[in-house]
Amino acid sequence: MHTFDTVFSLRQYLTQQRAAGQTIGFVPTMGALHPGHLALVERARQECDLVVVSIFVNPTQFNNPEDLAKYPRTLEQDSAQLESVGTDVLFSPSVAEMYPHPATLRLDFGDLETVMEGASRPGHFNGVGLVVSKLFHMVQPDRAYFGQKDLQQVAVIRRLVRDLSFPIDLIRCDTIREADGLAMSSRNVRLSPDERTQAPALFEALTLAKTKLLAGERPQQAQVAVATYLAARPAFTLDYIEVVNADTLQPVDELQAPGQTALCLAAQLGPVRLIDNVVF
Ligand SMILES: Nc1ncnc2c1ncn2[C@@H]1O[C@H](COP(=O)(O)OP(=O)(O)OP(=O)(O)O)[C@@H](O)[C@H]1O
Ligand SMILES: CC(C)(CO)[C@@H](O)C(=O)[O-]
Ligand code: BAL
Repeated sequence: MHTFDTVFSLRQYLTQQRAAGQTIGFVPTMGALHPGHLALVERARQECDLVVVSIFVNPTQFNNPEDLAKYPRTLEQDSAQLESVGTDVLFSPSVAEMYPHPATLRLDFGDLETVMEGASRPGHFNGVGLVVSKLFHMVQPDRAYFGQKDLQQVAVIRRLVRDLSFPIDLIRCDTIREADGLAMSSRNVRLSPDERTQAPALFEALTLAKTKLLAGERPQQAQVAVATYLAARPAFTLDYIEVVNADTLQPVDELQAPGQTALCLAAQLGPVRLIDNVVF
């Protein structure tokens, strides 16, 4: 595996590979890797000649300074894991390398950022859009891989690709879960043992609400069911539970076509804000 920490060295290497006809698959991450990330890498490995992974904890997408300061950083272990699944290139730049000048560009994702994560984390998707645009310019991949766990992020990147005409195929990959249903997330390591025991209630609540919707109940009833389920577990503070169209992320008041309804939630559990969703 080649590891680069400067844009110049990354570009130099990838230019040669592209000239030799290699297709490039790209997996952007913030590190602290787990099997959810590795599933994205493995999918890219199957579909592309060269697999590039970036690890960069992007300050411009954090609206909470403590969340940024406490974000887990485990570069050495990450590097070993990436090597073990056949990654070709690891790009792990410093903040100064990525942002030699403070970025002033503002991106507007319209409707997509007035709901859910966009509403709860002001400026978050501007930061994501900015760093992903920069990474796309640096890597120039043929395909880029994102996890369904961050469903709204997938929709934002899809719009970025469309509006800025990036010639990149976006691939949305399924959410990888722990055996008890908890969606894998780098932030899970910050849960106490007791919080970790309670954490699967999020997926349980989503599964319950999905069953209700499929049985003909209204979205509002499904939302109440999730709120009630979590209210019985005082460790959680529910931020939102929304029933939305899986592509537009806008709230809906009825079940959509198969594969087009998404139930999305965010909740605080101890020091960690967790998100999860199901699409059906
Ligand atoms: N459990 C998962 N299953 C599938 N993809 C995932 C999973 N967790 C993260 N990803 C995807 O991996 C990519 C990098 O995500 P990121 O580095 O932010 O990890 P994370 O575990 O989501 O961390 P956190 O939620 O703490 O920010 C994103 O496309 C994200 O959607
Ligand atoms: C896409 C991303 C790497 C941009 O910093 C981040 O938002 C993430 O890890 O999902
Ligand atoms: N996984 C999305 C990145 C973030 O939470 O900032």
